Order: sequence, then structure tokens, then C-alpha cells
Amino acid sequence: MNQVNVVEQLTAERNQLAKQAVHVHKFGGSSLATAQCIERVVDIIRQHCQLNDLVVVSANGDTTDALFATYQLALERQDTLTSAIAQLYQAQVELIKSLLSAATAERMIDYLKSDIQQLTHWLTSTPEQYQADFLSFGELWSARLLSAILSERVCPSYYLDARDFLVINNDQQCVVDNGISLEQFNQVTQLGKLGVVTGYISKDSAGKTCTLGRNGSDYSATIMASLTGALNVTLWTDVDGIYSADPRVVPTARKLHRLPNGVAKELGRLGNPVLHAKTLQPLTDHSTHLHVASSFDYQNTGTEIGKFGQIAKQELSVTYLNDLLLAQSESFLGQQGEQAQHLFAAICSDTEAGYIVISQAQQKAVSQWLASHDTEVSFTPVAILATVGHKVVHHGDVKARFKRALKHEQVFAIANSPFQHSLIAILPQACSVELLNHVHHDMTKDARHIGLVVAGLGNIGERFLQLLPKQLTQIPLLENLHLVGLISSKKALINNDGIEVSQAFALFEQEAKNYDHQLLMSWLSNHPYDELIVVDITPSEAFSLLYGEFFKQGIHVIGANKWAASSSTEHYNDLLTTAQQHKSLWLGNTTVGAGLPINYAIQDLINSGDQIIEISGIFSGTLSWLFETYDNSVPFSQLLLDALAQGITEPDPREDLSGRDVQRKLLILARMAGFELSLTDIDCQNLVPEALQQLSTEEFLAQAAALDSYFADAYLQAADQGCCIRYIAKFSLQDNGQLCASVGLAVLTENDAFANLTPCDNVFQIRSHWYQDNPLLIRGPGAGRDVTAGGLHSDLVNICRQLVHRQQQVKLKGINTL
Ligand SMILES: NC(=O)C1=CN([C@@H]2O[C@H](COP(=O)(O)OP(=O)(O)OC[C@H]3O[C@@H](n4cnc5c(N)ncnc54)[C@H](O)[C@@H]3O)[C@@H](O)[C@H]2O)C=CC1
Ligand SMILES: N[C@@H](CC=O)C(=O)O
Repeated sequence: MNQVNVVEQLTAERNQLAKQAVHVHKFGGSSLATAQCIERVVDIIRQHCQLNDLVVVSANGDTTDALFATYQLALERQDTLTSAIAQLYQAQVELIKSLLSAATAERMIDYLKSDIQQLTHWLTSTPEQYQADFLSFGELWSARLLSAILSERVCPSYYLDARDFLVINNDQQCVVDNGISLEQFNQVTQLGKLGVVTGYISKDSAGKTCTLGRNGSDYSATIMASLTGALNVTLWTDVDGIYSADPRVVPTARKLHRLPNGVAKELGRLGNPVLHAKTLQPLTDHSTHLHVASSFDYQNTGTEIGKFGQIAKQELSVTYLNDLLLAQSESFLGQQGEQAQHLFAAICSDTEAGYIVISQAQQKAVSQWLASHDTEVSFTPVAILATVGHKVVHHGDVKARFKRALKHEQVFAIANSPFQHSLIAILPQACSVELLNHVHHDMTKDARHIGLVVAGLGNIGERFLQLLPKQLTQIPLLENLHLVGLISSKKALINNDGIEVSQAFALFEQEAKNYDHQLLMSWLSNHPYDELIVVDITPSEAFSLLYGEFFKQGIHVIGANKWAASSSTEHYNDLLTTAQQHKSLWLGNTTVGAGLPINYAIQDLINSGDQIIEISGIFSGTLSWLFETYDNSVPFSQLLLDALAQGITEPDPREDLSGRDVQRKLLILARMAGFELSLTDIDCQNLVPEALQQLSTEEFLAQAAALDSYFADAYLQAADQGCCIRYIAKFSLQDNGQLCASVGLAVLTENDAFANLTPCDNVFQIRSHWYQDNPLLIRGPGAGRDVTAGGLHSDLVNICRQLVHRQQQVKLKGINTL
């Protein structure tokens, strides 16, 4: 059996033994720096770990630095060594005493004393020989302490010195010997307990201690994941994720919520301060999810790295590396150049121009390689500034933007990354903070990604989705909008990678799962988008009751649903306050007049300093269509079914006939105009006979003929006087300051402004201080699929515009503070 097969078999066996796939958690030094930090870590473990999981730890706080300084003293200043060792000892004793019971602490201090004896012996005899062994104490103490705390307070736990199993191949720097390591790991691991493993350290094939270099503990964690077949690794650190640039230098850097593996590797390769090139190396089959999160703010979602689909656009980031060398030689042309690129894992290269970019440490090796080719070489100090994103080398628009951002800079060349995920500018001088901020701003200024969830896929929802693909391609403001959720009353489809808009319905049919309220709410509170917009195209009161929760999460809402905007005064005011507090936007253009700009007109009048005194008119497309069409030649009930089939009625047409829908609209308009009112303040004439009021929708529709005689009589009586019947809504401000509001059937003369509408039209007549004698009229179709779906799209663009504007304000603020 070859080595790969051995590893596969052993991993499979281990996974069968484990109740669930192992999850590896790694805690960095800063996460374990003080007793308080360690308490937090214990809390995280309590909430996130299961038995058989593995916890990989770095040394507490700056213990490794202190060990290294002590080691230097051993080489240079033996006289101060004793006090340095005493300080190391004292720091550990304090942690032990403050975190463990007296009995366990005593045992731990005994172990510590024996370690101190050992290291003192090394340092005072031949320190050079034991440098790695000496540095290993940091991780050893950290793992032993945490494991003891967990055993006392959380669950059975044991600590593992990685040198007991992890073997690094001597010939290749830091490459793991998987076969032996796994075999030995299986001998030392203890099932049914939580293992705490030392990060950073390992042994070579001769059993000698070796360290895994800078940020070696992250590497240890992914090695452990690869050995055990873990599906998840969480790197708990002191930052809350990976950012679009180093946030210590670029204040406007944004957290990247989800990174495809390839992009993460590229970031690691090109200097990202959190991700390191080596960290991702062991995760070759890409089935492991890596998660970077803050142990200081562990409720906050961090960055997820994994095998993500690419429907949703990937975010761009900017990174840099100084102190590099540009090596130019004929040997870097053509195939030889490719060979050199590969051999030296160059940052970038150009085999037509004949150069590679390498680290300064590689100069000697490159010179030696070129000596055997007998060609000249020149080395020039350079830096690189790169923009990183999924396959950016294939995006001409990103390249053009990158070039524009650098147009005032001296740039040697812009090269494509050999891995396709970055464009790399080679600079003759170090990358300055100003340049980094400037380029980051230009590359990410429009890049706040907005998720879109559509609830209600009926008559209007379907049309809304049909219009979406064209809107996305034609409206630049929607550039970063991604459809991520579709919800009906029974099913839901959520996809963080985005749902292909042109196939939304088919995908919903195939992939939607049963609606699970808890699951949906938990997704909404952890969604990976910068902004989330929920479009409510349901007729559901229950769904409207979720708005408060949405607003608390900073989620924006567009409602065609009228329930929330016409709810009780207390609830409505609460919603407005919550939305304002959490900077959530709430638009409902279509709740009155479908796509008609009645809401904009009212807002404009208010902004102009006007005071609205009265609004009246016909606010129901359904009732407008019915009464404009009805002439007693066909039964009223037949027309009603016709209107339902055209999609202009409410799902239950009694909402229209009862006047409730119009009553709600009048309330919404009154609130827009600045009045405080509730539904019960509006007199409402119900046109549905009592006998039909309690039936199900289906029963009502089956018995709709019972409506006919009432409407025939009303029509004939009005016609006898040369008049017509219309359903009118009106509120007006009385001289005593009271608002008088009603909706109901009225008999109008044929030349009344509300009498001769195109069927389905709404008309709104506004009287105000500016428009008192000659009122303002807005008239047009007030219901129907196209106008309503269009009105919702208008709200969507409106919200995206406001969000872009908001983002520009933030960016400007960020730049000004530099
Ligand atoms: N028809 C029109 O001209 C206008 C309609 N509206 C409003 O648009 C909304 C939708 O109307 P239609 O599309 O005609 O209704 P519809 O009955 O055709 O579709 C409603 C959809 O909502 C879903 N739904 C119901 N309860 C839900 C819940 N709790 N959670 C998630 N989904 C739920 C249903 O599964 C269905 O897919 C209504 O609130 C209506 O008042 C607003 C302006 C004009
Ligand atoms: N049924 C309603 C639809 C829109 O709100 C109407 O007729 O106006």
C-alpha cells in the first residue's frame, strides 16, 4: 500500500470511530494571553466543541518572545539569566493559580518546576543545541494548562505534545510526513475526550524538535485537520476576520465574509496579515472549511474560507509586500522562465519580458541557479501592490480600474498572478500607506455586496422575479445585488452563493426546502452580506410581524404587503423607531396606488413646507375596474372573477369588497402626510354581505353570485338619477384640528372628477395649503402585475441608491481621517 492509501485508510478508520467529524479549533497567543482571555476561550470551547474535537494552542501571550529573549541572554548575558528564568516561571505560576483549583495547581506547578530545571540546565550548558526544545515550552505550558482547566470545568480532556506524533520531512522544509504522523497520532489520541494539542512544534524523522516557523500554530491546525479528515477548522484569533486590506493601515477596509479557497491562498501568498501561505497548504482536497473568528468577540461572524460557488460576485481586496527583488535575465524568458517561476515559487513573473519577482532571501539561490545557465542577471529592489479576487486576471474591467487607480504612480509593470486570482503591480519603491488607501478605495468603492430575499412568489412576486434579470444588467446601481433567498408560505431556498436569477423559479422548484422559521431567522441574523434587503410580496400579517426583527438585524424591507404600514399606531411607531435605530430602510411605494408616485408627491409637498389638508379619491384598482366596467349587462360576480384572474384583486377579493384594503391605504397615506391615525378611526362600508364574510376564499368565490342583486340595485338606482356608483376614500382635516376619515360607496354625477376613469385607474386628489382651490391630481393604473412589480423595482433601486450614498459618506469620512 502506498503512503497516500495508508493515510486514506487510517483517516477513514478514525472518522468511523469518531461520533462526528472532528472539528479543529486553534487559539492564538493573544487569545490565551491572560487569565481573563483564557476564561473566554473556555467559554468558547464550552459552546463550540464536542468530545473528540481537537484544540490547537499557541504559547500564552508573549511567552515565545520571552523565551526567545531568555535564549539570547543565555548566549550573550548569562549573568541576567536567572532573573529572566524566574520571570518565565512566575508568569506561568500566576496563570496556573488564578485558573485552577489548589490541588490541580499544585500538580501543574510541580510539572513546571521540573521543566524549569530542565531548561535551566540546557541554557547553562549548550543552549545552541536546544534552541527549538527550549522554545517549545511555550506551547507545552499553554496546552497543559488549558487541558487541566477543561478537565476540571468542562469535559474530559488530555493534552498532546505534537512532538509525540507530528513528523516533518527533513529534506523538504516543513512538509509533513503524513503516513508516520497519522500512525503515531492514532497511538496517542484518546477517544471520548477533548484533545489539546501544542501548535508550532513538531519533530524531524530523527526525533529532534523542530518548529514550524512564523504563525506555525495556524499551520499546525490545518495539518491536524488534514490528518484527521476534519471538515472544519476555526482559527480563533484577535481579529474578527479577513479584511479587504490590513485594517490597521486602511481604516475603510471591509470584512470579507466568504472567501473561495483559491482567493484565500492568494491573499496568504501576497502578505495578508491574518492568513499565511503555509496555513492553507495542508487543505489540498478543499473539503475542509476554514473559519477565522475573534475570540474576543465570538458572537460576531468572522470570515469563512471554503469551496464556494461563484454566482455571487467576489469581493476585491488589496494587499502589498515590500522588500522584494525584481530579477531580470534572459533565462527568465519562455519555458525557462516558467521553470524558474515554479522552482522559486515566485510572487509573479513575465516570461515574455524576462523577469521574476522573489523575496530577498531567495537572491542567493536564484543567482546559483542562473550561474549554471551562464546568463547575466540584475536584481532591483521592488515592492508589489496587488488586487486580489476570484479569477481577476480574466476581468478586463478590474484590470482597467486597477490601472486607473495607479495612473499617477511609477509602476514597473502589472503582472497576472500565476494563480489567476490577483493582478500584481510591481513598484520601484515601498508601498506607502497613502497609496494603499488610495488603491483600496478605488478598487472597493462600489463593492458593498447586497443580498436580496424575496418572500411571496405569487402573482406579483412572479412578475417581480421575471423583471429582475433585465434590471440587474441595466441598472448600474444594482451591480452588487445578489438574489440569495426565495420564500413562499411553505418552502424556502437560501443560497449564500447567489441564486441564478434567470432560473429562479426552476431552482426554487428543485431545491427549496420545507419552510423552517428558526432556520430562516438564524440565517437572517448571520447572513454574509454587507446589506440585506427583504422584499415582502406576501399578503401575510404573520410575515409582516417579522419586520421588527429584521430591522433589529439592520435588514432593509420593501413591502407590497400593507399589514405593517397599517398596523396599530403603537406597533407602527415602534417599527419606525427600531428601523431608525438600526439604520434599516423601509420602503412601501406599492402599498398605495401600486406603481403610482403618490408617496413621492406627498413627501415632496412636505419637504416643500406644505401642509396637507385632505386626500380623497379612488384607491382600489379592483373596485375602480369593477365599477367602471359594470353596466348590469353581465353579473357583478362574473366581473369579480375576471378581476381576480387578471391579478388586480387581493388574493382574497373580499379584502377589496369589504373596503379593508382601501381603509388600509387611506391610513397609510394619512401617516405619510404626517397624521397620527389608526384603522378604527376610519369609517368603512363593507360591501360583502354578512352571509359571505366568514367563508373560506374558495367557498366565497363559489357563492359570489349572492353579490349580484345588491350591485344591480345600487347601479340601477344611481343610473335613474343619471349618476354612477364609485368606492371613495377620503380624509380631511377639520377646522377643530380633528381628522375625519371614511371609505365607502358614493353616488357621483357623471361629470365628477372621480367618475370617468379608465377601468383599474386610481385617482388621488390632494388639497394642501399650496394646492387648496385647485387640487393636485395623480391618476393612473393602481393595481396589476406590471405596475406593482415595477413599483417594487423602483423601491429596490431607491434603497440601493441610498446605501451607495451612505457608503460614500463613510468612505469619505474614512479617507479624511487618514
Ligand atoms: N395585485 C396588485 O395589484 C397589488 C398587490 N399588492 C400586494 O402584494 C402582495 C401579494 O399579492 P399577490 O401576489 O397578488 O398575492 P398571491 O396570493 O398571488 O401571492 C402571495 C404569495 O405569498 C406567499 N406567502 C403567503 N404567506 C406567506 C408567509 N407567511 N411567508 C412567506 N410567503 C408567504 C404565498 O405562498 C404566495 O406565494 C399582497 O400583500 C398585495 O396586497 C400591492 C399592490 C398591488
Ligand atoms: N387589490 C388592490 C391591489 C393593490 O393594492 C387594488 O385593487 O388596488
